[in-house]
Amino acid sequence: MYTYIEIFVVLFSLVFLFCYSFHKKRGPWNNWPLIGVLPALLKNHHRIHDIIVEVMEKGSLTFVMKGPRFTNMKLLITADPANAQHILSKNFGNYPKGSKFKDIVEILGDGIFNVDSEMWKYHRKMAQFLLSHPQFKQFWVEKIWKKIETGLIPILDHVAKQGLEIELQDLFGRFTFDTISTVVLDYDPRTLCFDLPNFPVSKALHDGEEAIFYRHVVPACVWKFQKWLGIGTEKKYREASKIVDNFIYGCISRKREEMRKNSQSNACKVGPKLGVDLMTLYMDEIRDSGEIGSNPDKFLRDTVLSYFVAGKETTSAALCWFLYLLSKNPHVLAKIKEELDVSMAQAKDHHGDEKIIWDRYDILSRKFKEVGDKLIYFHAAICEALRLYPTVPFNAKTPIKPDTLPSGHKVDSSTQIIFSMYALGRMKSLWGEDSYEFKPERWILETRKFRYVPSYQFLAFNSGPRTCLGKNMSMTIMKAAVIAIISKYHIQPVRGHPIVPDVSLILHMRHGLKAQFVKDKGVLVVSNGFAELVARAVAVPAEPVAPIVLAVEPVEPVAQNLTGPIDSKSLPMSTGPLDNTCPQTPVALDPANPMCPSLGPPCSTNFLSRPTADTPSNWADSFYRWTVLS
Ligand code: HEM
Repeated sequence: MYTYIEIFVVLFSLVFLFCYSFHKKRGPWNNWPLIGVLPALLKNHHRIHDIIVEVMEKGSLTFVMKGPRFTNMKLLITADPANAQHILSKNFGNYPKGSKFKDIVEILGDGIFNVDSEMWKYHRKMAQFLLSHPQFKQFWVEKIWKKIETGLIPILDHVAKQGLEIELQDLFGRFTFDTISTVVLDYDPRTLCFDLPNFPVSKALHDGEEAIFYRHVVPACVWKFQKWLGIGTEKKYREASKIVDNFIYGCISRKREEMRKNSQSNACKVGPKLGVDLMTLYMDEIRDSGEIGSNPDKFLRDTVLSYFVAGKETTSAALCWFLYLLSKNPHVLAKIKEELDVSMAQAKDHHGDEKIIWDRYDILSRKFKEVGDKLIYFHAAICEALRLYPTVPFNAKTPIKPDTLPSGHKVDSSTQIIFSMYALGRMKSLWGEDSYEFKPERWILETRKFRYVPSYQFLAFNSGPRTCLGKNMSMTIMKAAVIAIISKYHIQPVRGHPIVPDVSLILHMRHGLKAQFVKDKGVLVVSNGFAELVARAVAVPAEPVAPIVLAVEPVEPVAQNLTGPIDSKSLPMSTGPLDNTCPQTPVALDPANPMCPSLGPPCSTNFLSRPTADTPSNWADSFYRWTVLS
């Protein structure tokens, strides 16, 4: 906590100085910058991302703030796709990471994130080759599913059974940490288990991230002095580096030992059909390479650490935001489930596997490769979440030579250019008047194909030659985890728990995401007087003998309409005396009633309940959860 206060004080002192000497004739804060902006900033410091959005919506997609005269500093904040394309692609050579960046993220050594020129080209070529290596792909797909089955699901089952609240940001952090560690190092630290143990490396990575953010926002002389004194975040940074080093060098020597034993026993370490972790592939590849310097272990350490930093927090934060958005948008959740059901049915037909009734989770865990790519709406929903909550919210660049941006702004080596990916994803001028709404439909063409949006407009995975290399892997991790979760549970965020984006390198939720999980049998969405019962494809009895009793309770009001065409196969369904004033009252549904076909197998269709004379008027815009009681 102390660190955050420290960061904010420094950040806002800087902003104060910027505003103080802000040029009066430019930018959105022309008048009275000191009193006009500072009070608002101080009052809303926790909303810095949204403030940038607001400023840009009122002015233009780029604005400049000048530092005090003696500093010669210039900060250019932009969410202009033309600027992004120019800097990240067209004039890429003029915008390297540079030595200042390397100093700031020194914990990463000479990994792919830090280096430029020939060293970066070497890293990039190698990473592209190895990340798409078929044996590595086989390895990581299997490991992801294994972690879900043996780590995530048992914990969620337990939480659901006991009716406990759980903090999802922490849980997903553990999930991605174990997963990335396993696929990169072939070592599972098992932080995702029932007693949720503290793992020093996880904390060290978090401290490192915090210190890097701190170094980004204070003048170099300040953090360098702190480093010299060994205090504050710098002290934590130094300790974090040591912990991370011990961990990774330990994994490297373990792997070397394993490979040595394998070669002695003539065992083939990368068997023709076996999957293999990334570090083994790297070790194999760099054995005879002269391009990695004299210390191959240092090269390996910097390389694998970069994968941790690249993949762990980004993916877990994205998962968190996505599930949060789904819990707030049950109609989107319903459509994703429907799409899964269709893919499931197709996969079943394809295999003629009629005797077995798979549920979504079963079939997708076994046939993910076949159906994964067909899930266009699901993919669109994840992109939509990353548009609104890009987990890397900022990117900073400085030109080597003076340049003029497409927006007309002149920049030189004293200009710090900041892309706000957060603002870029929300600009009405780019995404339309409904830019703040979570609408996966905007990513889908009328032909039902995925709509192409240039990467310099959707910057979540960066753009140009330094585009993220882990997009495919992170998408698979997210899809697999989400399928497993939504197929089995209904997620209910804890009421009143504040959800605010944090101001840090990664767009975490400042207070995490507290939620409860209920074993999901279906979701009843009531909107504008129509109730949509989204039945899950569970193995229901073929001949139901007794009435099934549903407990219906309001989950949370949602203000939205059911959009899109109503499924022509939908049938009216009698819901019985649903009592909205006494929501806990169980509702009896009679399976013998032909109006209630959802109880026959396999119930994977959506059913509609049209309002009757008895329908309470306040049904509209409510969202009900139902669970099968008997
Ligand atoms: C939702 C998840 C992810 C997001 C939003 C994301 C986003 C990004 C962004 C914005 C960059 C550019 C960073 C910069 O230039 O400073 C980047 C680079 C990179 N990402 Fe990802 N990433 C994700 C997951 C992953 C995963 C799982 C991996 C692999 C394990 C990965 C590997 C990389 C690598 C190697 C680079 C460096 C590319 C280069 O500099 O040439 N990412 N990512």
